[in-house]
Amino acid sequence: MPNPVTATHSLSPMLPDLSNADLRAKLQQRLDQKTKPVGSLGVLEALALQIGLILQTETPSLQQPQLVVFAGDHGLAARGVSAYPSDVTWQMVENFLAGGACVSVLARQHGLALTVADCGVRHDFLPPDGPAERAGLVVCKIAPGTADAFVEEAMSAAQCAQAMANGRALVQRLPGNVLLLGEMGIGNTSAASLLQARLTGLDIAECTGSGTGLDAAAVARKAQVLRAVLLRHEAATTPLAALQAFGGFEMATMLGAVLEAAATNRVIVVDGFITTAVVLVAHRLEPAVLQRCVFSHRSGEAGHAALLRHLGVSPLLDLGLRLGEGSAAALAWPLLQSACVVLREMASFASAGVSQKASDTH
Ligand SMILES: O=C(O)c1ccc[n+]([C@@H]2O[C@H](COP(=O)([O-])O)[C@@H](O)[C@H]2O)c1
Ligand SMILES: Cc1cc2nc[nH]c2cc1C
Repeated sequence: MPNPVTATHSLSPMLPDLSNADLRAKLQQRLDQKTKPVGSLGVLEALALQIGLILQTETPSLQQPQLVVFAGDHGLAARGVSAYPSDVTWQMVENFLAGGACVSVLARQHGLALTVADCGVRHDFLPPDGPAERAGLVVCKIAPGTADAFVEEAMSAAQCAQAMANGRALVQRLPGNVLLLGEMGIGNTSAASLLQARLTGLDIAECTGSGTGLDAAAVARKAQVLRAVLLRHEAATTPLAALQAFGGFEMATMLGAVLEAAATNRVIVVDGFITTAVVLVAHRLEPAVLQRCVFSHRSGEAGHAALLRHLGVSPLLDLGLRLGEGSAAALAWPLLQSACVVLREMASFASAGVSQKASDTH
């Protein structure tokens, strides 16, 4: 029987490389001709160039931005690896839907459409006696929480494949050309740390942090638990085997969404530690995914800085946030808009009649 995970995703990368030298040169020239000293908009210029390449135009415009919070529970959470109980996952989903969470208010502030995907929360958001659907909620639940990775694989190959397919289908239904990533899942910093350690070779102690707020002693115990989990799944060395062994349903669904967003030339705005761990898996499957990703921030979660370094990427913000749920992606959003507006609307030296740098006119 074919392995359902590998069967739904070709292991040979399919995504075209974005290094279109001609468009890159045109974008760079356009930026250099704007009425400003060359390079003076720093990182914003690099961002404008990247978005132009992703959207394949010299005048990029971001349309109908979609922030999706992928939610799921983790069996490993029963091992005391989080400062909060698993019930917080469903309670926060209700908070997202009610509009009171941080990501809800930031999405509202910035005009981002917010969708919560129940990928595997231990709660029924659509009970049989209630409404058949709820605004802002997509139910693509694989199971009520993953299995405990301390004793078995977090998910089966079939569950992992189904979650990835759900993520792809979800993005196919979304309008617009930008996907902003968010997640919610008590215990999911453990899953992200395990993926980081296994796929980068870093020691688990360097990948383990306080998550929702463990103290130093509890972080040390968390690292011990995670070390045992790594040993238990010593054979899980490929990206998808590692995801199956350690990941959450929200992470597998997000992986499918990221691959689909990349395949449909959308800009992907990455949030914090957990979303970056998913991008690490996506990058291993399709290296060119990375060119489509904008990294919103460096999370305060231990491990994130090393993970970003491993991927060779620089985030836009460094505000000491460690909330997740898409909060940093939402905060970075106006920078992406500004990068586009600079490319589209700023006058050039010629159009505004401003003199160029002396050396450029000789
Ligand atoms: O994204 C981050 O950088 C981040 C860092 C620390 C915590 N979180 C959030 O906190 C939850 C996971 O933390 P924990 O301690 O339960 O593993 C999950 O809901 C994440 O959204 C997120
Ligand atoms: C309250 C709370 C809110 C969150 N949002 C994302 N992860 C979270 C974890 C907790 C504990």
